[in-house]
Amino acid sequence: MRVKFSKMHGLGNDFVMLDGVSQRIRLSPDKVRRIADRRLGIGCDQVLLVEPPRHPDTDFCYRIFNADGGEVENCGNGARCFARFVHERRLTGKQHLNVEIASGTLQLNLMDADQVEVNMGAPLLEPEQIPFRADRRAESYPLEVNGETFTIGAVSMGNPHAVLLVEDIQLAPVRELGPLLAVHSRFPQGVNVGFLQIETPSRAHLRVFERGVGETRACGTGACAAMVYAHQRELVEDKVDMHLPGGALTIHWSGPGQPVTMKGPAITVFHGQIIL
Ligand SMILES: N[C@H](CCC[C@H](N)C(=O)O)C(=O)O
Repeated sequence: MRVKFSKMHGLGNDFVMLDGVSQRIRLSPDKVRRIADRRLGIGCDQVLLVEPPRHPDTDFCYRIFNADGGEVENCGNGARCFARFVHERRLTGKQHLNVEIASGTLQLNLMDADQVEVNMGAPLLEPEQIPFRADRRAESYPLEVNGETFTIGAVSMGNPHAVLLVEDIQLAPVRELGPLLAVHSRFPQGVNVGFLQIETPSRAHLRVFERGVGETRACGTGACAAMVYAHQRELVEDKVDMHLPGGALTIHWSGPGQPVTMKGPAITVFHGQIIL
């Protein structure tokens, strides 16, 4: 079966976008892995699927699959590309979109040029919501890895995130610690691992070892989760420029119960067809 796709990225976090509105698409973990394979397929961090809305008050359904084939709850960089994609494919003419994801809904606002703003909803901080095994909710948690204890934040943006503060982002132990933490037993559904350096209360640097992928050039939900953790520790203001290896996102959050908003680019690289 030939399926049309668009190859897109948000700050180098790259995606294969599939239009499941105009085409009938059935994905399996094996098909996702093949699409994402950078030698046998197209190659991407995530495969993103646009589907018709399931509820009258939403415009589309947005499904996210990591390169390892697993379906997950949210993808921030992908949400910005989603907004651009549905416009380019003329699936909608609306500037403001209400999109259903596994963990709720996102509000997407297609702005000028290549900028898209996303209301990512309120972060979830109770351990059982993340999910994270802890006796009670805390600002940060001790976590033992191979006999060494680290201090982490634990935040859900619909998907789980662990955040560690580092002095120098260039020296962050992403490759050594990322894979160990991503499958830590206290995160029963796995976790995305962010390494965060605060430069000033409005400027920070972040690298993310993503669940189901590995280190990516950017992680939208990771940027939101890191900002929430730093804000709770009163290390940053309500607006932060979060610098990732692929570029910067602007994140706003004013405190518990409030939504996190994220603004950044969404780029289309090429269109094609794949045989599924
Ligand atoms: N790896 C993530 C999904 C993609 C998140 C990231 N690409 C973003 O932009 O938010 C997870 O397993 O929860």
